[in-house]
Formats: sequence, C-alpha cells, structure tokens
Amino acid sequence: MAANYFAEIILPLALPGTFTYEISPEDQPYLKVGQRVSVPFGTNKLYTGIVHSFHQNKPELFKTKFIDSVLDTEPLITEIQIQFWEWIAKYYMCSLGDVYRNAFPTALKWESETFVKFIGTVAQIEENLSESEWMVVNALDKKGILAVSEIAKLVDKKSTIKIIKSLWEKGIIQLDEVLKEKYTPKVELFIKVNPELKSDEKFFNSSLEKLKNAAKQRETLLQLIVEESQSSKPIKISKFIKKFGGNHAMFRSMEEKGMVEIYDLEISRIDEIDNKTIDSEALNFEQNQALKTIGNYFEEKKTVLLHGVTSSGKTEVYIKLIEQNLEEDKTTLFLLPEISISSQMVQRIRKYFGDKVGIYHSKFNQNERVELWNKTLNDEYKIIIGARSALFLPFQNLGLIIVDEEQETAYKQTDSRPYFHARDMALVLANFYQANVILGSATPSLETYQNAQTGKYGHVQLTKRFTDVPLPKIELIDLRAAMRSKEITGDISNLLREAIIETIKEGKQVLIFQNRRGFAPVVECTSCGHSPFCPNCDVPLTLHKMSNLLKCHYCGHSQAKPSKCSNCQSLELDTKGIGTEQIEVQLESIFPKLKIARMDVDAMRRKFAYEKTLEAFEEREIDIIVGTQMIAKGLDFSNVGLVGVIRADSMLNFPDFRAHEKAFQLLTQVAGRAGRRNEQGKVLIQTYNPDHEILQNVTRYDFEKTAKDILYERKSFLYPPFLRLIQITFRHAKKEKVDKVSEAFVNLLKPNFDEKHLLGPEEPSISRIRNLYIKNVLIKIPENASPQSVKNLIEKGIASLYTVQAFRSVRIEIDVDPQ
Ligand SMILES: Nc1ncnc2c1ncn2[C@@H]1O[C@H](COP(=O)(O)OP(=O)(O)OP(=O)(O)O)[C@@H](O)[C@H]1O
Ligand SMILES: [Zn+2]
Repeated sequence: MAANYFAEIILPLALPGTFTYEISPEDQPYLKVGQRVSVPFGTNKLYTGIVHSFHQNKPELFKTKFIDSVLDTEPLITEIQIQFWEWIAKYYMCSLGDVYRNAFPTALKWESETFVKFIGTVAQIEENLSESEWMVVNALDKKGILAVSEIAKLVDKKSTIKIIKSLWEKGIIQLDEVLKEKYTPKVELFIKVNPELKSDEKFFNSSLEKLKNAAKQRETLLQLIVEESQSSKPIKISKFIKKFGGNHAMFRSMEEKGMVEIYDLEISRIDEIDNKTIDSEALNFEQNQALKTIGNYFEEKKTVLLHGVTSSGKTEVYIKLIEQNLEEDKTTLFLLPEISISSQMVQRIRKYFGDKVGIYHSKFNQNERVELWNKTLNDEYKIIIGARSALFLPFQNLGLIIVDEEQETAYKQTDSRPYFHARDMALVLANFYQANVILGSATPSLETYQNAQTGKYGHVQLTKRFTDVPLPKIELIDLRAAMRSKEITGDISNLLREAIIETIKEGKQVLIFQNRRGFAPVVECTSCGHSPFCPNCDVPLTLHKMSNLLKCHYCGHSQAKPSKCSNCQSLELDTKGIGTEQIEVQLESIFPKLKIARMDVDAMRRKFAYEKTLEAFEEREIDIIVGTQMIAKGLDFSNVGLVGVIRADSMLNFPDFRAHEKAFQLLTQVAGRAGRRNEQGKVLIQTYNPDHEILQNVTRYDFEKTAKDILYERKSFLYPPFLRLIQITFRHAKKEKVDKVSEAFVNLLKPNFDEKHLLGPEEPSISRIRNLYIKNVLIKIPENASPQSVKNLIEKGIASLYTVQAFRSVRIEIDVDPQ
C-alpha cells in the first residue's frame, strides 16, 4: 500500500511552525513547494496557505485534514523566499505566519475574514461562469460586499477559495479595500503631424490644397513638418505658439481635418519618450574612484558603505552600479526609507532605466501589488524600487541591493510583526543570492559605521559636493542671547529673519525646519498650570489651530479646543512649545508678501499635496517651505539658498540612547538641502545650547568625532553596536496587571543575567497609549552569550508566564534590535 503524503503548510497565524495536511492522491502529482493551497482550519475557517515541504510522517497526536484545493499550477513563492521568511521568524522571534501575513499581497491570500466586492453588473458578465461562480455573483449583486466565510455557506465549502480566486482573476470581484487613487502629474498638450500625411504624397498635396485659403494653417503645417524633422522631442503646443504664433483653435481645426494629432503627456515622462531613456551622467574623478573601489571590494566583501557628503552624487554612483548589474542580466533592488516622499528619486531612476523599473508603492492598491509580484516572479523588471516591504518580492536573479539613507529609522517596521529592520534584512536576503549590497548615507548609522571601521564592510567615501561647491556654512543662533536683547519676534530671531530677506532678495528659496507638527504641543492654564491630556494616553494634547482641535498624536483622539480650564475654569489659557503650524503663522505675519507652504503629515494628508507642493516649489511658485523631517530627506532642489532650524534642543534632549546620533544625522541631512548646485548655501540653527558638543560638531561637519564620542559612550554603557538589545513590552488596561506580569518575567530571567544586562521593568516616557498601560524590560545580550540561547530563555519565560491563566490577557511583544 502506498504511503500517505503530507504537506507542511504556512498559514497566516501567529502560532509557531507550519501545519500538517494530507494530500489527496489526485493532487499529489501537481503539488509543489511555494504553491498556494486552500485549507480548512479549526471548525469553520478557511485559509490560503503556502506549501512549505512534503513528508510521509503521519502525525500521531491529531487527525489530519485534507488540502481543499490547489490554487496555482506554478509556485508563487520561491524556495529562497521560504528560507528568508524562516530566517526572519527565527531572528525576530515571531511566527512564520506573521511573516507570511506581512510579506504576501492580500489579494493572493483569501481567508474567511476577507471581504470581497462585486465590480460591474451581472448583465456585463459574458464570461463562461460555472454554476457556483454564478451563485456567488448573484449573491454579491444583491449584497454588494460579502465575507469569504459568508460565501462559503453558499457554495461547496471546499472550493470556496478556488471560486473566489477564479472570479478575481476574471476581474469580476475585488478585494474590498479603500481604493487608492494615483497621482496624475501635470500634463501638457503636444502636437504631431499625422504620420500618414508625411508618407502619403496624395494626402499631403490634397491637404495643402484644402488649406489654400487658410494661409496661417498652411504655414503652420509646413513649420510642424520641419520641426519634427529637426528634433525627436515631442512638440509642446505652448512652446510652438510662442515661437511661431497661432492659437489652440487653429490647431483644433487642423486636427478635425485629420492633418495633425493633439495629445497630452505627463511632463515628467517627456524625457522617457524622447528616445525612451537618457544615458547616465559621466562621473567626476572622485565618483569614478569610488565606483572602482566599490568594484574591488565586491570581489571579497559583499557589503560596502558608500559614505558621501550631501549632494556628493551618491545617486549617480548607484546608477552606474545598476548599469553594471544590468549588464550581467541581474536584478537590482533599490530600497528607500519612504517611497511616498521619494518621487524625485523615483523619477531620476526612471529617466535612465525607463520601463525596466518596477515600483512597489504603498499607494498602490492590491491588484497593482499582485501585478508587480507576478512581474517580479517572471523576471520582467530588472530594477525594483520600493520601501521595506519590497524585500519580500519573489526575485529571480538578484545581483545588487542598494539601501539609500541606510541610517533612516523608517527602515524598521514598528507597527506590526515582524518588527524587522529592512537594512539588516537586506544583508540577509543578499546572502541567499550571493548578491552585493551598497549602504548609502551622508551620516551612516553607528552600527554600519562600526562595521566599516572594523573592516567587515568596505568603506568608500565621497568628500566633496559634485559641483565642488563648498558644503553650506552652518551657524548657530543663541536663543538665550536673542531673548535677552529682545532680538526675536515670536520664535524667529532677527538674524534668521534677515537671512530670509537676504535669500529671497537673491531670488533663492528657503526651507524652515521644525521637528514637531501642530500649533503647540501643550496648552496650559496660566492660573493653575493644568494641561488637557488625552483620555486614552499619557500625553498632553497638541493644539491644531487651523482646525481648532486638540489632538493626540498617539491614538488619534481629537476634541474641540476648550475656552476655559477644565480644572479651575480660568479663561487664561496659554500654549507652550511650537509646532510647524505656528511657525507658518509667524512667518506669514512677518512676510505677508511671500508665498509660504507647510510640509508635514497634516498638510500632506490632502490628496497629492506632497507632489503638488514639490512641483510648485520646483517651479518657484513657493518662497518658503516650513516642514518637519519630511523636508530633510533626499530632496534635491537647485535653488535653496537658506535652511533654518527653529529649535534644535528637543532633538538633543529626547530620552533615547540614540538621541544624539539621530540629532546629528537629521541636522546634517536638513543642512544638506541648501546650496546644492552653484553657490554655497547657508544654514542657521537656533538653539538654547549653542555650546552643545553635537551642535558644535554639526557646524564643522565632523562626523568622525561625533561617531568616536558616541561610540565611546555606547561601549562604556553597553549599547549597540557593541551588543544587541531585545526589548519586551507588556501591555494591559489594568496597571496592576502590567506591573505584576513584567515583575514576574524579570524574576524568571534574573538567575541568568546580571543587572547590567537585564533592565526594568520600567515605564516608558509615555506610559499609557490607547488605554493600555505599558512596561518595558530591556535585555542586553551579553557579548559572550549566544543570541539564540538568550532568545530561548525569553521564550521559555513567556511560556511559563502564560501557564498562569490570569496572566494570559497581558499582551507581550518582543522587539529584537529595537530602534
Ligand atoms: N556625475 C554627475 N554628472 C552630472 N550631475 C551630477 C553628477 N553627480 C551628481 N550630479 C548632480 O548633483 C546633484 C547631487 O547629486 P545626488 O543627489 O546624487 O547627491 P547625493 O549624494 O545622493 O545627495 P543626498 O545625500 O543629499 O541626497 C544632483 O542634482 C545630481 O544630478
Ligand atoms: Zn491618545
């Protein structure tokens, strides 16, 4: 008798391991690792799972169920991906299902809780639908939206997911999600002569004949033909009119006669259309040296830090590396911290590589994600640009990963498991493919810098700006002195104000940085000192003046601004601290004639506000942008003469061991937006602590000294990069419970650690968020201990806590390498 066959299946669950299912004899010949299957789970759930492996060991403790159906003929996941997922699950101490849930497009993994909706009308559907497909369509037509679990009641439960998949592939149903609209960049009208007119002499002659009495049109037609023969560029109507006269009505009339065609084109795509793509720039001497050194490093080490000052032309070096990788017919993954604020970078890459580039964008809907997934699987894109989630695409022949701005904290996922760091995982992924990695930054993270110092990574530097302009001159403005001598209006010192006036006079633009949004972070009663706090979180509410609301930036709670103190009824309410909104208001009153825009998450929430603001700034329709760190990152504008920082102090005093490192990085980044092309730019940083070490280092661009000082402290106080951290967070609505469970956890671990390596339980600076009290325990993995053994101890500890029934309601999250 032939043995039974079993498959281990990955399911989107927070439970450890894979799940065993039996394979029916009919399915056996077709089933492959990486294919999707639909399976029943528990009493009535359905899931889409991924085949992980096969075996013949009949489980002894439970009765296995059969796989309901096989959903694909070919795998959608590569074997490397499965190994990569396992690696992540183990390293970040989460389940394989957590990784699967996060890594795989939703529209490919239907499950009981998924909602689908009907698009179109029954009458439109001419497709050959099976009887059960018809039943689903009819039900959806009546209800609009149904959960997969509801559909399972209408049809044969076993084939539910198969039916849904088939309807989805036919474009009849869609995942019910908030539809994401795509940005349409500015379009311009273009004109071309009907190609037939040019090739068909008869048509040509008859056209001229027709225009006998329309001299201007006749002249224009001939002029157009000449223009087209002289340039391959599309002809912009507005430009043509400027040069040769005429008007739109005339062109329309010629179009009606079939002589010309009028069409529109996105401005940003014009370069692509013109000979498709353009050649990359020739590198300057320093860039060339860097490129060569990188090439040499790649022979022996797989990872290189490209450490270049702002505007040194790192991107152009990346582009050469992509070209080289392309010559070997290999794929490049280009990672960016936040794709939604990287339109400038994406356009630059597109300009060179055109349709070889695929973009994985958070603004894309689920159908588009699936399309990108499939095209990656079929090796149709040679360059993929994306944020951290792009790491999970099914690459075929990955040769190079570029991690731009590798120091960015946005690379760390913090909102859902796995809490992975994309820069670190890029190295792991590259290892599976034997691919090279470039970590690029003007101010590398100390982890990366240390690895470059010790020779683990190659280290290549670019020390000069591409055009050889000196780096911007950075000066500190002492706010204490300005206050004393009253040389300040609101939060804008006279020095900063004069510099703005000067810059605008020179026809340049200004960026003003304030790392806090809203109007004021604290509203305070002047008689009793009371401040309104969030009812759900342990934080004061931020005043947003435009909307006249008090908002919590942690849970989203908002309420009307009170007119009197809720504690003492006094009418005298004051505000403390400043946000971008307030700076915008102040600037508007100082400079009523200037055009001022704000760039922060609030202002950018409006549809396409980000793209519109960038375009307007580029077109010089805006004089000053006030913004949060959104304006610090990667923007490449040619005309910024001045960058002002309103207050550097809060960044330096943040309760986090990385505060100084981050402050240095952010200030250097934001300073780097000034004077990028021709003339040296200027940067003014206002502060109450002009003597602060870090600020002094910033003015001198002294990365080495900053790194050396901070690394010395990190070593003495046992922090990364000298050892790794694991943070365990306990959350519960009852404070006593959090206290008790976190205390019990520490007691369980105590025998294995000294007090230098086991810290807490401690209240974080915000000790309650969304009505849950929080306590943290921090473990520093001792240098001589194996990280895995420490992880095992943590897991054992949590498991034994959870044997106590009363403790199970406490939410415990593990964050490996917290940021
Ligand atoms: N070899 C080159 N030829 C022509 N232009 C170049 C070259 N290298 C750089 N540039 C131009 O110089 C400017 C700055 O370069 P780039 O944006 O690549 O610098 P970066 O090092 O990535 O800067 P940042 O770290 O501040 O983002 C860009 O406008 C770029 O087009
Ligand atoms: Zn809140």
